[in-house]
Amino acid sequence: MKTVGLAVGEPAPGVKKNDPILVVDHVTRRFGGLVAVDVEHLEIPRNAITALIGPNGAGKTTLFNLLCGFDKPNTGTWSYDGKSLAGIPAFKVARMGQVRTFQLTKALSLLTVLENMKLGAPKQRGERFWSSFFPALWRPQEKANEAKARELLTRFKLDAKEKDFAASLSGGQRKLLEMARALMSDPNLVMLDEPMAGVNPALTQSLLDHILGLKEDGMTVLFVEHDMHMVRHIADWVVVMAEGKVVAEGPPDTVMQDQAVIDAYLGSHQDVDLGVVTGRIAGELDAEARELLEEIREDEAQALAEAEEENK
Ligand SMILES: Nc1ncnc2c1ncn2[C@@H]1O[C@H](COP(=O)(O)OP(=O)(O)OP(=O)(O)O)[C@@H](O)[C@H]1O
Repeated sequence: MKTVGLAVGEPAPGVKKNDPILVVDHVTRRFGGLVAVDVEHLEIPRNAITALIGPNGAGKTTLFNLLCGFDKPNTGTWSYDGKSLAGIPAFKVARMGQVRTFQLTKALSLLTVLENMKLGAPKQRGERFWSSFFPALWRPQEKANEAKARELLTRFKLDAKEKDFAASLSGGQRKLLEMARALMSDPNLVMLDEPMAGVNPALTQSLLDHILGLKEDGMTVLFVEHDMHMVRHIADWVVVMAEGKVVAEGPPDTVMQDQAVIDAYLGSHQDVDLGVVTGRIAGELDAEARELLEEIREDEAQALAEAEEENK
């Protein structure tokens, strides 16, 4: 079910949100002479699913890294839940309830699925110097983490694989593990890095359902994705970047009709299906895309009707 009524006023770059969880102001990041990110103002709505899209090199990953403390901007301020995040390292940002998924690196692939999960737990008492001398202090924590890991693995249908090396998982199962691991720290905001990359169609629906499930559980989701089908299908709000700037934002249906979005994609992203991206080019929308568009319109109309009913 789509969430509507997120912005105050008409959708436009930098538009205010009714209840923002992340607020970005004048954030820039340069690499030598290249301005990779130059965002004037951006608000991410709470308890909704926001997609960050844009052509290759638009600055999406760089902005993502800045927001979760993995990189430092040259200028600007940004806050999460009203608290400034400038200068706060990633592990502290995670403790504040904002986590991001990580692609399974080579090293992590050589750990078992359960070990990967345990790495996602917030405080590892056993790792603290003094408490490591007192197993009684960390064993209960270890047990609790393990129980939580198993619960999440069951939810993500990976429980039968807990002893397997992560390297043996399929692309889709890895994505599920990345998501499950992020949930070990009970986050409020989950940032997903290309959740659909390398996922075969058999697992697509399950992944989409899990992402929608995060919203149902009260979390906020922000993700970077190239798969426009997925963006249309599950995003409540879409932010479009090009050349470091936010060039458009709004509900998926509106934003993909926007001239700035069409220009951004026509400029440097020839490989995407423009019919699907813009919904404009007659004859290029395949049957599946048309069906999806219809579904989204119905979802939005229903959500709008319900919101109006509630406001009466
Ligand atoms: N560490 C770095 N050093 C130098 N240039 C960088 C670095 N990281 C990113 N860039 C440059 O910054 C620009 C933005 O890159 P970024 O990876 O954020 O784009 P993106 O929108 O995520 O692209 P893609 O969709 O291809 O992943 C690109 O021109 C890229 O080459």
